[in-house]
Amino acid sequence: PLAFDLDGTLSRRAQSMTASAIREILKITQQPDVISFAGGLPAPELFPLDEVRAASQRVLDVYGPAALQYSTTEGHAPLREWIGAQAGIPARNVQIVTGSQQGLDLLGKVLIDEGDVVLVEAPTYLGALQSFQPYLPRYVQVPTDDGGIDVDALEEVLKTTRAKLLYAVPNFQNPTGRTLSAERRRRLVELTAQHGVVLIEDDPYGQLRFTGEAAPSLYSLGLELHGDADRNHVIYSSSFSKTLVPGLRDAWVQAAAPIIGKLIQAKQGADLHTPTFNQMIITELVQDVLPRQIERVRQAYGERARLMLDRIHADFPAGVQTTTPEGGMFLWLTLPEGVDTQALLPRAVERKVAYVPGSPFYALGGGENTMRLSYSNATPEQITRGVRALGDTLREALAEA
Ligand SMILES: Cc1ncc(COP(=O)(O)O)c(CN[C@@H](CCCC(=O)O)C(=O)O)c1O
Repeated sequence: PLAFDLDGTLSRRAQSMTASAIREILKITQQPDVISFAGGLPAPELFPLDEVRAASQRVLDVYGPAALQYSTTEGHAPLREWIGAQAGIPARNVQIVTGSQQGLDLLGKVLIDEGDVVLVEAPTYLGALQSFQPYLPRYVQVPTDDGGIDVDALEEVLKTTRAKLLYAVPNFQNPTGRTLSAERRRRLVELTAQHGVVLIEDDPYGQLRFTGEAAPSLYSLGLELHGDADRNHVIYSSSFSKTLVPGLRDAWVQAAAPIIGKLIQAKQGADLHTPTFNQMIITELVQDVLPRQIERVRQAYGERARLMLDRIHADFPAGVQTTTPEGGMFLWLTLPEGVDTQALLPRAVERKVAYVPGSPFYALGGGENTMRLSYSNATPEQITRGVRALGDTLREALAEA
């Protein structure tokens, strides 16, 4: 039989793909005695387990077999209606997706042609880079500072670069924890509108503010600018993963009808529809469980963030800079030049603590001396112990640098 060169059969898209650093590290952190500051996992001990159990039973009682049958690609109508009502837009501008990660993949599929310029923050969510990569974009990094996207620098970039879309995480950004000011949001929406650049606002953490004042979403500013949902150049993506539970893989996209129409066709080819049963359970929870759950999570993450920052200031060697999040799950460390956080990870894991090295969050490389810490999936006791272990690891590395 002919020896079949399987590697040779891989498409150029497939050859462009790489593994997710977060997903790969999750395997390391499965070791029970490792304290993980790596994956942006919600605190499992806060999951509304009893409410999900009761909701699941109610769904089966009310819908019977229909809860386990194929359902529409658009998504469970009552859930789309509820999301639309929250956003002040028609349900037909809302598409349910199987995790906002699928939303990013489908948006890449319907918006990006090979060679299109995709503007991303430096650093940005590596999962977005992973979703967009197979559509073979040309990434251009938008300069950022401690206030997030530098809109003056963006204006300069847009004068010389013809871009297809800009991907932004304005609230409690992944990986830095930074939040874009109201003023910069207005400029960002206006600039992208002027230059015909689609603006993707990825906002899974927007509800998880634990200090400071909320700023309007880019999507709502786009609605004001354009007058209605079908002329909005801003696409909004969010999820129930961080406010309820991630394992049911329920999320949504808000966009103008032409884009929603193509997302539906792309989703038909991807998974037909988001699991019927999961959507119905989430729909049962959004009315009364969701508001209570958001409060619980905000409270817990605010405490854990403050504790982690206190312990960093107490136990870390000098020369380490950290961001100060107002919400969400992450903070971002910048270490002295010369420290390689990728090389350092095995030594941290030996001391039973894990983090995500920063360089995979840069579309065009760099950031070797940075790392992302998540405080959401560690108890206060683990945060205290893990930060001390990480401080010892860094001190050792700096003594050698
Ligand atoms: C900005 C942003 N956009 C989309 C997602 C994906 O969330 P979904 O659960 O798919 O709704 C995420 C979730 N990212 C987490 C979770 C990844 C979990 C994992 O890969 O296991 C992280 O950065 O660690 C995100 O931060």
